[in-house]
Amino acid sequence: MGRGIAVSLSRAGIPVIAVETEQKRLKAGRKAVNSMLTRESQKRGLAEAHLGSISFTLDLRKLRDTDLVIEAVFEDMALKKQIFSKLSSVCRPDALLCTNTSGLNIDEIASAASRPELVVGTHFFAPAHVMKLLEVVCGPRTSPVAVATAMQLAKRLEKIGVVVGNCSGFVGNRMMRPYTEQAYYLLEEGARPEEVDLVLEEFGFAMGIFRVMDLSGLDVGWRSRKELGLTGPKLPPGTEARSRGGRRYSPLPDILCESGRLGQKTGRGWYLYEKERVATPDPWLQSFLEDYRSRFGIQSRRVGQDEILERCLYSLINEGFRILQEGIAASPEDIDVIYVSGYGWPRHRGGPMFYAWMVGLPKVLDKLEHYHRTHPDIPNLAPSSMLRKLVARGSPPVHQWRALIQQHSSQL
Ligand SMILES: CCCCCCCCCCCCCC(=O)CC(=O)SCCNC(=O)CCNC(=O)[C@H](O)C(C)(C)COP(=O)(O)OP(=O)(O)OC[C@H]1O[C@@H](n2cnc3c(N)ncnc32)[C@H](O)[C@@H]1OP(=O)(O)O
Ligand SMILES: NC(=O)C1=CN([C@@H]2O[C@H](COP(=O)(O)OP(=O)(O)OC[C@H]3O[C@@H](n4cnc5c(N)ncnc54)[C@H](O)[C@@H]3O)[C@@H](O)[C@H]2O)C=CC1
Repeated sequence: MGRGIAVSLSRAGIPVIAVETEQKRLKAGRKAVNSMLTRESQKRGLAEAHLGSISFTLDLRKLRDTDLVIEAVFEDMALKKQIFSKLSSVCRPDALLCTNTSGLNIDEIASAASRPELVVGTHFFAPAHVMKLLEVVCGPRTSPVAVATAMQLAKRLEKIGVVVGNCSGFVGNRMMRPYTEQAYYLLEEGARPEEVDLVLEEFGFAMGIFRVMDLSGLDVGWRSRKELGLTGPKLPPGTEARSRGGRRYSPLPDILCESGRLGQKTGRGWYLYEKERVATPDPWLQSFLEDYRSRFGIQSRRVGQDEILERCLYSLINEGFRILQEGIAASPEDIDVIYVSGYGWPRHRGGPMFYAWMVGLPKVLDKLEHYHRTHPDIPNLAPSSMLRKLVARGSPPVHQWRALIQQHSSQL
């Protein structure tokens, strides 16, 4: 992510100091950034003089005079806190300290900084030099000045900034979690990654969910699940493979990561990448899934296209209603902007919350009830109380939901 972020800043004429830990990574980073910038100037006709300079270093102390730092190290809380503590001693006291976490607690990261009010989440989307969204994550101690500066940065980068509250995954990735989980369960039950992706791409997504995960890197979600104790060393010994706290769990992505399949970056993930970025179905994965199903006694079945679409989309939408209820997003329109500009959601379908209204909220409710009855061990499928409330009030149009939401407490 750091590379794409550096390119976005440079394109806006902002000088950048890129910091890495080892020479090899620094060299690879420099090469990747330079080739992105070359393509950029060819495509947009940008003269080099209009690009902000980028210098590369292994020395964090070079950041001492910067106005703003964007941290983009691995998704690991202990590491992020270590970096924020170091930044506090190196940087100017008024420097804005941003974190590009995918979903870690901003307030806990801020606790390691000497001025937590100047810590703000700036969540970019992959590929960071292309995707238009910037989620600006506001922790309980983040100051209005820090939020306003991050929003101003979004503008300067020609991105769309959306302010969101602090919870695991914020808005976008929190809704992605039930969506990706349904996709794993569909594989367990008999579907193939390319079948799921085809349905989502025919719906209009720029990329199906398995291609998106391969693009982002499967290790991001893996690190997050390890942080949450769902897998890895924090998992209590004797935990059932396919259950966590009585809820259904799929270890499929963990197994892929453990075997080094991290997506595009390792040449294999849910797909095989023999030619850079070209995803081809992998026969290995097909036989791995067959073995997996027989190991756990799962009867494979033909999963229909409607079921794939409904389980993936309605679980994502259902989480959107919970987010509104908790005041993590300011409005349904904000959620829609996040999905259209950050996750390749088809623009002509208006975003997930608008789409839910178009489909008909009673239908979404009915389908969620049906799937929850069929899968009672997946609590995410239980319809949210906000959805029930909207249906009970006659499914008002999206712009009227705000009035109902304001009765709840907002984090923003
Ligand atoms: C606590 C968190 C819990 C999370 C649980 C859920 C886990 C889910 C996993 C998510 C992990 C976390 C990631 C995250 O935080 C948030 C994300 O970033 S999710 C990813 C969001 N991104 C998308 O959904 C991308 C959707 N796709 C698109 O919008 C388009 O397909 C794309 C823009 C990629 C390509 O557009 P297209 O017109 O087809 O291509 P072009 O050929 O014109 O290319 C434009 C530009 O993009 C570069 N590019 C294209 N494909 C790729 C690729 N596969 N990988 C990298 N880059 C790609 C291409 O090179 C061009 O760049 P230039 O430099 O301009 O040449
Ligand atoms: N991959 C994605 O699609 C997205 C990732 N993010 C977030 O961005 C962050 C980085 O993720 P990725 O780019 O996928 O990881 P990555 O593994 O590609 O890159 C992480 C980089 O951080 C460097 N690093 C590690 N420790 C460091 C230190 N002490 N000082 C300087 N550099 C250090 C590593 O050398 C590596 O180059 C994570 O927090 C992730 O959640 C956010 C949005 C999207």
